[in-house]
Amino acid sequence: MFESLKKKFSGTIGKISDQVSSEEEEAAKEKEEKAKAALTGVKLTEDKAIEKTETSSSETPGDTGAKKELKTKTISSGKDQKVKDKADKTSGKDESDEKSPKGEDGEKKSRFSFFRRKSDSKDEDSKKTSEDEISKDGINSKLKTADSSTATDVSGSTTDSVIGATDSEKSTDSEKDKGKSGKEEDEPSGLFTFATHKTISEKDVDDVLFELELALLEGDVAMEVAEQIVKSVKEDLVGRKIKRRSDVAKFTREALKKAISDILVVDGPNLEELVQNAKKTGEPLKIMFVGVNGTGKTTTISKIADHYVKEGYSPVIAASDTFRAGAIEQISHHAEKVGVKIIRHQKGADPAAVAYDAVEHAKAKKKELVLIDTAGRMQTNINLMDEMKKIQRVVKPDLAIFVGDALTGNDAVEQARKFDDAVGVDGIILTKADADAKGGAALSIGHVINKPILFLGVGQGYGDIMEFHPDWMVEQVLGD
Ligand SMILES: Nc1nc2c(ncn2[C@@H]2O[C@H](COP(=O)(O)OP(=O)(O)OP(=O)(O)O)[C@@H](O)[C@H]2O)c(=O)[nH]1
Repeated sequence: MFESLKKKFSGTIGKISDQVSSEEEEAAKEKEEKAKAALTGVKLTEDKAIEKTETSSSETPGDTGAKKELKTKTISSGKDQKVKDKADKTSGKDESDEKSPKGEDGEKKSRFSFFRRKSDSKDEDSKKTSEDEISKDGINSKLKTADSSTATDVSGSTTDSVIGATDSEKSTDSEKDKGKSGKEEDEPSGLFTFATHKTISEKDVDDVLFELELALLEGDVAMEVAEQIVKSVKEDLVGRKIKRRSDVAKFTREALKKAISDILVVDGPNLEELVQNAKKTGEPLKIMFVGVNGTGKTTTISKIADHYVKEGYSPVIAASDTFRAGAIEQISHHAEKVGVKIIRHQKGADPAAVAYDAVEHAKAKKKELVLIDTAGRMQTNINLMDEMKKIQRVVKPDLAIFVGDALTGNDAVEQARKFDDAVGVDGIILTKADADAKGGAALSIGHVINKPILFLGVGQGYGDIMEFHPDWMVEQVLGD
């Protein structure tokens, strides 16, 4: 029963879990890469620091002060890397420029690649001069940071891309980065991030819920019901904080359960109470069964009669389908089988008169329940719909129950709407649910006409009927 609906929902749960996880994995990967990049930055900083130490130790204060101030920047973090990239753009130098050798010593060259000059030719000269002097004087450079706008090299030219950060800032950045990367080294990536950070976003659910909506529509779920389920699930999930992967499935399942339960729970009459009350008052409960041809009305009335006989009541059946050939014989046969009284007239008689006689019989014999069969009719057949209204006027049934065939899906929902408009339906019995894989009608019908499903027909035997409980259906389609 409802296997297809169950599949759709479990597919949705799986897809949302996958979607959230894959997004998260990507984020974790990106984070990991950033962490690696930061680590590389830290390494460069350390190299630079070593160089700085070496430089300082070989520096002669007098030489340095007199000759030049080389503005340098140690790239120590992702943040600095961004600034560096920006600086590269500004200076018009590309990576290859940076990587090209600028001096005799390879290592020195690569380290000097962090120097920036405003004018390539002028700066190259300046740098050459600087480096020459450095080698001549045995001085590497005076590693000094300064604001780029005021920094000048030895020849007096202004450097425009010296990345402004003080030594203390550099070391702080570097410390931060070390701390950050150190932390990430300690943490398991991916799942840990998932465990601490993930909040479900619209992006995580939109596509999957759109797919679900289409699948529900294909499965004969009424449009308004499909829309409401999707809306409710989305509202429930988006913004939820997720601690672990399994939470996604759990929350999605809960969200679907809530959405479906809200759809299925519809206020309506309590048959059991009404019958008990009829017993107390001696005034029979009159139920009229309506629906189109062949949905299983006759069989269903027999099942209900059998059910209440077993509960200790004495129902009476009114054979008010005087229209269809063989209908009176058919219901008489069932009545005999389940052991209840039937009131019948000949074919073509007034259905309202048959119903009236059945009610009089029930009153006279103190029977609690009158079950009125009616001819199956298309909801579009005005004459037959009017005939049904006549029964209503004459016997004033307490309840009108719509009997619909679950296998007809959306048609059953539309029929219910029309019968509700015509006579005011109080409750629904869905037949052939045993053969219904789609579940569209079961999910939609009560919500669409705002009347509850009271029973499900689940086979051809008299005992094949069950009271309908929304919780049961929710379990059917979303149980583990
Ligand atoms: N599998 C299954 N078959 C059912 C169920 N209810 C009724 N049927 C079958 O559906 C067929 C039609 O049932 P009827 O009770 O004759 O239908 P009806 O609505 O009275 O037909 P009309 O008198 O033309 O209105 C019969 O073969 C029933 O056995 C059910 O819950 N499950």
